[in-house]
Amino acid sequence: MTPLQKHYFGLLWQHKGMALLGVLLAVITAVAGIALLAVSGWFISAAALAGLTAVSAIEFNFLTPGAMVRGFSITRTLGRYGERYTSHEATFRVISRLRADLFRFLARRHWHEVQMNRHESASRLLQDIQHIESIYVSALLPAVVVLATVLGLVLSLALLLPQALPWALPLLVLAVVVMPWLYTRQVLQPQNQLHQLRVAQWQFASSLLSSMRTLSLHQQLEHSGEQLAQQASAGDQQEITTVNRQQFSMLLAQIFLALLAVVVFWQAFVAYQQGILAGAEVFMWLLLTLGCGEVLIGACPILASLRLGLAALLRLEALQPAQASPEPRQLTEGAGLIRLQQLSYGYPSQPHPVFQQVDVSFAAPGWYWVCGASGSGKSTLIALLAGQLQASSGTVQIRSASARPPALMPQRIDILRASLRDNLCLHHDHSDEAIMAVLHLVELDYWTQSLPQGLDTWLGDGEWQPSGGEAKRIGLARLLLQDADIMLLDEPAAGMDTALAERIFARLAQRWAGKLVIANTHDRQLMRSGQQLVEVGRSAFTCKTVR
Ligand SMILES: Nc1ncnc2c1ncn2[C@@H]1O[C@H](COP(=O)(O)OP(=O)(O)OP(=O)(O)O)[C@@H](O)[C@H]1O
Repeated sequence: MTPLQKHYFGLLWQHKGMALLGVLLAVITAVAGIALLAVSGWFISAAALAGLTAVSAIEFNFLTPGAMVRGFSITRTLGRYGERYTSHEATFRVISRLRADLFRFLARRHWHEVQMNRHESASRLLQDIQHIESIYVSALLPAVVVLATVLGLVLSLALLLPQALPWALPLLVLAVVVMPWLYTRQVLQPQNQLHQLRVAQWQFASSLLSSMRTLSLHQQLEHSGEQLAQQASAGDQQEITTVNRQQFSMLLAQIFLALLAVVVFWQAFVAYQQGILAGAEVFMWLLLTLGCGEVLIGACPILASLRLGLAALLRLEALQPAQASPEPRQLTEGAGLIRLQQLSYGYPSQPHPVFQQVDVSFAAPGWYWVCGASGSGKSTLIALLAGQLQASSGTVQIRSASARPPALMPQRIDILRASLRDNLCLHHDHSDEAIMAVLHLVELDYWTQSLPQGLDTWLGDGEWQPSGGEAKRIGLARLLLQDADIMLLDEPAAGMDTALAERIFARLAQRWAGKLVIANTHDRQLMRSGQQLVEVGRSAFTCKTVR
């Protein structure tokens, strides 16, 4: 057993009281349900036989079997409620601990954000956690019930109707071992392919949605739509095939269980003819076997749940261990400073690293303009400093007076479908005066006043849509309101005309004079004398003062 599997079963063991009570009640419920059917079968046929003559009808004891039927049905109902309560309670206790432990476990693993953000990893992770959570309630608990039912049926046959055993045993093996194994293969094997197919389809659909305008400009929208439809129907086809195969295994299991009932009924009838069994007992055996069949048909999904849960635990275990990644980002209190030591970073999908063992320091107060050729790694650097990416090796040491993380203005400003006020006050509420003051600084005050409801105007898709340059200035206003000690800006002036950008950055230079500001740009006109210019390179950065 792997450590994570041990951990899961250890957790279950810690809650063994509730878990075992749930199992016990589930077994009692199943046994009472089967016994209820068997006794009712016997009772109805015995009463019918007794009713054939008036004398035997008067002599027939209705009370004892009637009481037994009532007793079993009460036990079954109480058992079912009790079992639901206890097994849900046990599941809840195990799951709440398990979730916390799993996320702690994952936090210690080496997770590239890129990997985390990929839909495939995230959706697989959630699916795995769900599979792990259902191990107890959908696999272990019903498995014990199935096992108890098989044992009970085999023992009853061995003791009371041994001649049926050679016929019943192979059918039981087929229905409870072979078919669940086949069913599980149909669930597990195509599950991976289907998952990948659906993920690819989802990624294609979302890329189609985000690039709809471009595709329609190039008259490619219809073609891409057809591709998506083809992908979707391939996925549907695969899903239908998988479900059909699963249903076929279930159908076969059901046929074997029906055959089991027929065989037991037939052998009971032979025993009746030999004078071993009374007539009504023949029907008791038929209903008893049918009742067992109802429980045993669950063996197929039970084995599938167990294997899915165990496979999910193995998959989580297989995630890269934490030692591959040293603690890359440290945040402390003190005079503003960012220091990169021996920092390396490469995107998992790229053959060459963007940075290799880079050492550089940025100290407050100071403005650092990060420059370099397109693709040299300026945005990657900002993402590493902001903690959006984690270094492959080396450290990022961050010190700020308030020990607060740096504030980031990303390259693409997302406009929320909310009021302008809510779009600006993402971190704290601010007075209208404070908001208007920062809007004045970024020259959006007149624009705001021209909006139909001023600060209460709704922005975003289908509402008032700011232009590219206005969105950038909304991003700057957000940063001004956030007022952190360290500011990180990725292409903050892109989309603004040069004169406007120069005016705004002259004001910002005064406003943020005491802070540490690191900004990417291609526009050297924004730089003011005394500020620093950092040229990024793969293994070394050069830093000089702007004159
Ligand atoms: N998510 C990603 N996955 C793989 N490679 C990436 C990813 N993001 C960026 N890259 C690659 O990393 C390198 C650095 O990219 P980055 O965006 O940091 O450059 P940049 O200097 O900001 O470029 P630009 O000035 O054009 O904005 C480029 O070669 C780019 O293709």
